[in-house]
Amino acid sequence: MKVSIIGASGYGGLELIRLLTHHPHFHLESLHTSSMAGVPIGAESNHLAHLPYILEEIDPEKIAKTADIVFLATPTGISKELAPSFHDLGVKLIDLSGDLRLKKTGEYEKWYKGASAPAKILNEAVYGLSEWNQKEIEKASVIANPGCYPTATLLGLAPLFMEGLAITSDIIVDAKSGVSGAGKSPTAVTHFSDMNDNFKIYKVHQHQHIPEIEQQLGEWAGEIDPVSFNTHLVPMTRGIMATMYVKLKRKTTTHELLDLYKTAYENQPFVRIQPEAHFPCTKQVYGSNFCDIGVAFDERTNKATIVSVIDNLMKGAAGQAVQNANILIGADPSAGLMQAPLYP
Ligand SMILES: NC(=O)C1=CN([C@@H]2O[C@H](COP(=O)(O)OP(=O)(O)OC[C@H]3O[C@@H](n4cnc5c(N)ncnc54)[C@H](OP(=O)(O)O)[C@@H]3O)[C@@H](O)[C@H]2O)C=CC1
Ligand SMILES: CC(=O)N[C@@H](CCC(=O)OP(=O)(O)O)C(=O)O
Repeated sequence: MKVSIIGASGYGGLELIRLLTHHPHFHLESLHTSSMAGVPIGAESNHLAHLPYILEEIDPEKIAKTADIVFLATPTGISKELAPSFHDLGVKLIDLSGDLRLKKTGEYEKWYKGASAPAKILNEAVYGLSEWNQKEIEKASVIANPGCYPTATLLGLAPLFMEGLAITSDIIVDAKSGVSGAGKSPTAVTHFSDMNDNFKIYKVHQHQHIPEIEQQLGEWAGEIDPVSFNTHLVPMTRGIMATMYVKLKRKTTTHELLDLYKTAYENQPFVRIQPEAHFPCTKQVYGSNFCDIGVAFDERTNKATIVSVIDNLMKGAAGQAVQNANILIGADPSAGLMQAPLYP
């Protein structure tokens, strides 16, 4: 299978290159840019100096002649413009942006402050939460890859929802991310001297991942109340930790909850449930496609505390995108993705 990457010079695109240049089923056919056509990828990104690729312009007709699958690692707002032409040319699409994820009328406009993608492509798009939507992904022609925070959050909450154990009001998600989650372009917020030795809350009550999380929880539970979700920037390069607090319908034990989580993910190679009284940290998934989850029942509040960690660029973006591409072609979802995390 031949694949191409649009937005190859960005953080998500670079991670896709890392995964796809030695993948057992995909041949990386071409890399595309809106601003640097003709530049070798190794000149733009020195860590890829061993690769022969030259960045090429974005010409959907030309790309469609050689690529079976196109990854859009492009900013929100750009993917919705590019997706329809590739789709019309019969290319399968995996979009890393938020453009194709929100289905309910008016939600995209409200949270992303722009016009949503055309209904035709939006209706085609399947939400690519690999572990929970595999059957739909297998048949998809367009995959809306989940956001980084929603991936950590939804994988952490799913077993409680599937079991019908969660009370669907007053859910709290307290999330933190490394700075690479903000992409390659430096800003006043991500500037080293402002970020180093610092810890920041941002987009309070306004994060664009709130409707994405509520949409999926709503699909699992029917109706849910609005979720309290806030995000923080941590002075580290990669990693997301989502700490979640959920009131339960009945008393339980940590042991019982862990059994529920282990059963829910027993056939999923990338979700690793921690032993009792162990909680994951971001470094244990660094550079990998794993999502590690720790769970405890708080007898005093009748709430479950769930801690879910991922690498934002891997399971939160490129890793899950390749997992979805594997599912799309009927391959083992873990093909080319079982590297151990980088440690220390
Ligand atoms: N970083 C993360 O952890 C995550 C990111 N995402 C999403 O993935 C997508 C990519 O993110 P990320 O790689 O971090 O972002 P970056 O900003 O690092 O890279 C985006 C790339 O898109 C290209 N681009 C910019 N403008 C245009 C345009 N008009 N047309 C085509 N290409 C353009 C740029 O490359 P060039 O100038 O060469 O065209 C740029 O390098 C985004 O939608 C983001 O929201 C999702 C989950 C996690
Ligand atoms: C640290 C940081 O800034 N992270 C970004 C995540 C961006 C992202 O994943 O965007 P979409 O999923 O909407 O495409 C943010 O919070 O907006």
